[in-house]
Amino acid sequence: MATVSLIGAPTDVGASVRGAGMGPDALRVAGLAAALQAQGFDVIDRGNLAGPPNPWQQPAQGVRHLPEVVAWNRAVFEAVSTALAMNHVPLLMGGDHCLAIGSISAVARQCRQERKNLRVIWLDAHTDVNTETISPSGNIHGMPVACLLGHGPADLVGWSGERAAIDAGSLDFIGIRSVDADERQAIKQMGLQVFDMRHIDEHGMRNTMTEVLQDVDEDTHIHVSFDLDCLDPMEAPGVGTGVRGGPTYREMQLCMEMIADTGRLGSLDVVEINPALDVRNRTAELAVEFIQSLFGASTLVR
Ligand SMILES: NC(=[NH2+])NCCC[C@H](N)C(=O)O
Ligand SMILES: [Mn+2]
Ligand SMILES: [Mn+2]
Repeated sequence: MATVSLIGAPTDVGASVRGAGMGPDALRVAGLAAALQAQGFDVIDRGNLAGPPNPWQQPAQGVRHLPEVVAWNRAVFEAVSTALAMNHVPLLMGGDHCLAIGSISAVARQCRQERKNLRVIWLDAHTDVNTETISPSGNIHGMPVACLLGHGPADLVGWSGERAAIDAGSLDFIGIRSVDADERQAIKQMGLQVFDMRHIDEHGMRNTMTEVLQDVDEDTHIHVSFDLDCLDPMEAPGVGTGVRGGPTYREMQLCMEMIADTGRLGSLDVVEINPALDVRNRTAELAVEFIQSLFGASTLVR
């Protein structure tokens, strides 16, 4: 059985609402390590990374807290690289979604070294493909995908060793229902594969995931970037930028189970849990259940 490395990144510097910095402890309190251990995994909790405080400033040149976002992502990049080098499965506990820049850049670099095909599955209400020139908010948690594709503030691009850590063809979005006006253009221009909520309504989660996973083979490394606001806020109220109309509990769980069936999950981000907005830690507990499914828990097979 694999070893899972839990990496806490307690920050909300990329977000519009404060509180996601408490996410790692909410996941610990919800029993994440014990849940994975019960499934037979070795779990190492690396504790929380260190980084600058949130200065809570207005955007400058289209971005908010750029130096702080760079510093946190540098720590994440190092920690994820270290875990991968030891052949562990890194599980990044955010923190807000800006942290995917460091996490996925590290994964992309490792995959290139090992000649693996990286597939990124982005579970989110949002596409997070804004840049400093088009973002309506300046919040960097709305920009990680753009940065990973090679667009965005220079300080946040090129971390994997190539300008673009990933290409459009290796990225699938699931659960999308909130896209800003200029983001829509970007999606078109870059040719991104977006399975929005309408697609899931019309085709169902099963067909959607069959399509997403069709070309996964033994050389594929799947990275899941799980923003808890992907879920309907009725299920997951503890998020800063919730949007109604998301997948149900069962739809989300089927998505996780189908990814697990490939046996190719190699790394994971769990981000945007905001305990300050949650109800009795429900969102973190929900996250733990989905993580268990993603790591292979199922009703009838042990
Ligand atoms: N990771 C997230 N929750 N992102 C929300 C982004 C919201 C909005 N599109 C923005 O760029 O400001
Ligand atoms: Mn989101
Ligand atoms: Mn997101």
